[in-house]
Amino acid sequence: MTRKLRINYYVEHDREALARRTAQYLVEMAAEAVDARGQARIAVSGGSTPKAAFQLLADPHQHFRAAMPWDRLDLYWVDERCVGPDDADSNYRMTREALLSHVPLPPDQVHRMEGELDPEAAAARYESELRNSFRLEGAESPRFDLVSLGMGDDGHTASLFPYTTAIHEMSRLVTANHVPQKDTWRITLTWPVINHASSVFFEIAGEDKAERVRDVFMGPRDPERLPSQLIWPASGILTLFLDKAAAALLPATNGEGCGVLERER
Ligand SMILES: O=C(O)[C@H](O)[C@@H](O)[C@H](O)[C@H](O)COP(=O)(O)O
Repeated sequence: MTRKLRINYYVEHDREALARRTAQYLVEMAAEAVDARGQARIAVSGGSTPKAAFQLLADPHQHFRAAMPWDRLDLYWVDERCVGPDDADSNYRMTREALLSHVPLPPDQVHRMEGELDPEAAAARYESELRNSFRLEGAESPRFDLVSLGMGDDGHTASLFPYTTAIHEMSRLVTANHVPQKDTWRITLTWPVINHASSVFFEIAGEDKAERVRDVFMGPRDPERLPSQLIWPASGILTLFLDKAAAALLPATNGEGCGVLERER
């Protein structure tokens, strides 16, 4: 991990603008990866925040859909709930309904986490999927071109929840995680895999998260309590896209604009 981390944050005045900014970034980073390497491998999060950006990507009346290099995109998930693909809680289902059912992304380029399996089996299967699709050898880690993250109001990201075992998993690529706070099991990429990505960004919406955003990105390090602090990309750069969730960040941006935070380990 680099000693210094530069956090570039961009504040949008509402959720629609935040979704547009996120959709634009997904398209730009995918196109950049395809230009550079002929392929874009992106891992997306679930929850509710990403849905609006996915819908913009799928909207034939928007420019995003035509600009995305679907034929060269491989889509992965950062995490999944341990439910089936048609379950209302499934991140895959949310993505299928908001995006996949409306765009020409070839099915064999959609790498779903099999939440319907036993948690350990699902984690092992996804680890194999990563090893095969990235053609990894030995102890190699997959390098995603882009990882998109959200953050819960408890400071979790992916399915790395406070005081859970997945926080300490550093050797596996994918792990099952029991989340007592929600009395559920999750499958998640481990934080070293996320940090190995070429680019990592958070999309965080809602003024109710503003204090937690400040705690995570400006407060003292306490990754057990604030697992989003585990995200420290090897590139030394982290991007945040926020709406009013930025309200407690300094330097203040007066509701729009951008700022920079420097963190040191
Ligand atoms: O499976 C999930 O729920 C996500 O991957 C999770 O990490 C999400 O990003 C945060 O919980 C924020 O969720 P919201 O976007 O719903 O606030």
